[in-house]
Amino acid sequence: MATVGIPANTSALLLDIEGTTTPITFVKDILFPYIRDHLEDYLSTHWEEDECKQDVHLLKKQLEEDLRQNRACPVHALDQTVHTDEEKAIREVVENVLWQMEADRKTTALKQLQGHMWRAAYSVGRIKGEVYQDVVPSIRRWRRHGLKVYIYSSGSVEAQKLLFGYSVEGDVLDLFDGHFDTNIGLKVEGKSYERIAERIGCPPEEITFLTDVSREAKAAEDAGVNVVVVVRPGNLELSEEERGLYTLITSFNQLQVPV
Ligand SMILES: CSCCC(=O)C(=O)COP(=O)(O)O
Ligand SMILES: [Mg+2]
Repeated sequence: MATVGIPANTSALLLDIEGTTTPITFVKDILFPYIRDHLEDYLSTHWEEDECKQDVHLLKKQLEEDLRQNRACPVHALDQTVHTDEEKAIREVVENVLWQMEADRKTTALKQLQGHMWRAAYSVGRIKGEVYQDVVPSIRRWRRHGLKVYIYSSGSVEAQKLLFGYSVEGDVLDLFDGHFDTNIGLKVEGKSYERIAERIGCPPEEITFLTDVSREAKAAEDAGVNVVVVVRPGNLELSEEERGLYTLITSFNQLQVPV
């Protein structure tokens, strides 16, 4: 296994989740189906609660934005004679959420609702957050060498904390110095990485970002952040050109701390 040096000026590592710390299959085959299977029930049960009202409000604002941008949102053709207003409103939210999930959108509105729904599943042990075997020991090693470690995922900060707080390795939230989600901006936009650097309190050049997605890698590089692309089983195949552009690893074990 070839080792790769973490750039010498790195003081903070920024980690993606899906495809980097965690198999894509965990998200696609466990987390997302849980939402699809429980969405309508969840909304019916929690509809009158403040948290759910805020989630629905955010989804509606996102829908308004999507309509302004002429995105192809679902068209509602419900028979109002057999539905109460509440049932109709819930059906519309369900349709919108399923449409967003089908398109694998990373809107804050969608991710916030998903995070709230997963909380129940994690807390009763129905779901455990998967992390690749090399992740926890490598992060502990990096931290022993004084590196800070942060998460940046499209999943909400709450969803991130659930995944690592109820993981297959137990509660490993102590591994991280902080969490970022789409509230700081999209992962495919350079500005997001500039904002993260500002929040962490170090220049972008001192951050090394680990991700599986080349569009995210490019955005981070545009902001001056170092990038290592993580190749895990089941990740989206990189093109020949992309493979040539970035430092690639298949395991965190390969990343050596600068001496
Ligand atoms: C934080 S767990 C949920 C994963 C998720 O919803 C997602 O969109 C993953 O995105 P990532 O930025 O981690 O690739
Ligand atoms: Mg990813």
